[in-house]
Formats: sequence, structure tokens, C-alpha cells
Amino acid sequence: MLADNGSPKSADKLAEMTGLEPKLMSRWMKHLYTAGFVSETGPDEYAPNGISTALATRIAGGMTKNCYDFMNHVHARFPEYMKNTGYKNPTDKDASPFKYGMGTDLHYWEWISQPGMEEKLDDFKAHMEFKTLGKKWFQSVDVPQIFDHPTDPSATLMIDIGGSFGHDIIDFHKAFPDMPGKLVLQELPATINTLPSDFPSQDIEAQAYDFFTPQPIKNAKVYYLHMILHDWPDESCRKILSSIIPAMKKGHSKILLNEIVIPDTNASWFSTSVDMLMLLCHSAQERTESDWRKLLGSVGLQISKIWDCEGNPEKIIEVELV
Ligand SMILES: C[S@@+](CC[C@H](N)C(=O)[O-])C[C@H]1O[C@@H](n2cnc3c(N)ncnc32)[C@H](O)[C@@H]1O
Repeated sequence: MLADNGSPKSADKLAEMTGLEPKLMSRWMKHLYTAGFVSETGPDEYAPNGISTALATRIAGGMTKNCYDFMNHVHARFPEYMKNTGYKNPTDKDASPFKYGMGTDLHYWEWISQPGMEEKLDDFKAHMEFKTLGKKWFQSVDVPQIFDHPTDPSATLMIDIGGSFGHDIIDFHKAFPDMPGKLVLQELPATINTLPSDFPSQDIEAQAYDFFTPQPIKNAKVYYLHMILHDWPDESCRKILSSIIPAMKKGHSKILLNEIVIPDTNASWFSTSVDMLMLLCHSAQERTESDWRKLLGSVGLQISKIWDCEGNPEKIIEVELV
């Protein structure tokens, strides 16, 4: 649809360009118009609108495919899953709606990291980039205060644990190129092994690491986890946090959780939509402030501050050893 500067095209023309049978294209385009995805410019003639133009980009298109493509199998079988599990709140990562719907024994991350899933992993990567297109967390908090005005270039400034393909830590480095200290991206080997050769390895170290194993980098200033714990039920979150705690230096190290905090009333559609996605993919959840305090307290951590991030649903939760 975007060819020739998005000029209006007949359904027949679109059929010719894509190989669809013209009658099918005509029926389809009428429906896409009623659903708000395209503009109708005449009888059986259409042009892209803002939505179709955005969906044609790698980032918005990949995000949409990641949420709906194979996940439609999970949505379709969810009522059956609920019936079989007695309509209980799913909290078992080994018996998630995803596993049931996809008919797989693999957890979401194992499934999407398999050989042959490169395109789906790329859609996931696009989804992660999409959700950080707006204002970044470090643009709406007092960064020097959080990092306690660092001065030692040989110390580890921040580790982005489960940082996907590095988009957050790369952007942080661009925003604070002169802040002293090392930056590290930690991720599963399937992701680290596919980092582009131009990954800024001189400035940011990339390390293959499973966050259920002991954190190898001790005394870092900040252990940053962006939308990690929301992928896991409480029991798994306790294991992830417990793998970091022995590496932390009391009075120095912090964990920064960049996570949704669901308010007690008037939650946003974004927060509850992501909550439903976490339920389906991982038997996991978004959390309220009291959920966070309870979870963190159960492993000997405490919240020192929650930064509102100018109303963004994703907050910065500053966490220290008790
Ligand atoms: C929801 S994504 C968040 C990615 C990134 N932090 C962001 O917010 O854009 C969760 C990430 O955790 C990574 N992950 C899952 N299991 C992991 C494990 N056991 N060890 C390390 N990373 C893991 C996934 O590969 C994925 O990139």
C-alpha cells in the first residue's frame, strides 16, 4: 500500500501486487477499512492511513506480530486452559497458558530462542524496541543522585540484566557518555550470539548469562532489570533476586527495577493489557506497590524510592539491601 508514496490503489491493483485473488483482496480491504486500518478513497479503492503506515515499519510491525501471531493459538485455547485448571489465577511457570496453547513443553524464552525461530525472535526484539520509543527512564529521574555521583572509571556502573539486544544500555550510554564506570549487558546466549558485529563492544561489554545463576559481577553500583520480573511468578522472582543479592555491596549497590506499578484505582489500559499478556505468556503478572513491597521484603530487600517517571506506567523502583 505504501508503494508510489502511498497513492490510492484499487483492490485489483493490490491483488496484482501481492498475488491474492482479487475477490479475496476486495473483501479483505473492505473489512480493513471498517476496522480503521486503511482509508477508503473510492469504490474498491484504498490508501494507507496512520495505522497501516506505522504497521509497515519494522518496529511496530514486529511488535504486532509478536503479540498476535503465534499468541492467537494461546488466546484461542485459553478458555479450555482455564476450565482444565479450575479457573485459578495462573502462577505456575511450568503450566502456563502459553505452553498449553502452543502444545509445547518449552517455556516462552526457550521456545523463541530455538533454532528456526530467528524471525520470531526478531519480532520480539522489535517489540522490546517499540515499548521504549517514548521518553526513557533516565530522562525523567535524577540520574546523578541515583548513581551517587560516581567517580571511579574502573568500577561497574550498571549491568542491564536481561537487556535484550542492548537498546536500553546503549541509549543510556549515549545520554551519559562521560559518566565514569563500566556498562555491561547480560542476556541469554541465543541473544548475545546474534548481536550485530557493530555492537558497541568497546564501551559496553556483552556477557552471556542466565539470571537464575549467581551474579558474576560483584559490587556493581546498579543492577538494572527492565520488565524482567513481570515475566515471572513470585517464586521465580525470588530466585532471580536471590542470585543478585550476594553480589551486592551493602550501602553501595542498588537494584533498579524499571517496571509497571499498577495503581490501586484507575489503572491504565496499557498496564492491564501487559498484565494479561504476562498471564498468557508466563503465568506471571504486573504488580501493585504492595505486591512489590511484599515480594522484595520476602528476600531481604527494601524499596528506598519509587520514581514516578512523569506518569509513565513504567516506574523506577530503587531497591537496596535491608
Ligand atoms: C520482557 S524482555 C525485557 C528485555 C529488556 N530488558 C527490555 O525491557 O526491553 C525479558 C528478557 O529476559 C531475557 N531472559 C529470559 N530468561 C533469561 C535468563 N534466564 N537469563 C537472562 N536473560 C533472560 C529474554 O531473552 C528477554 O530479552
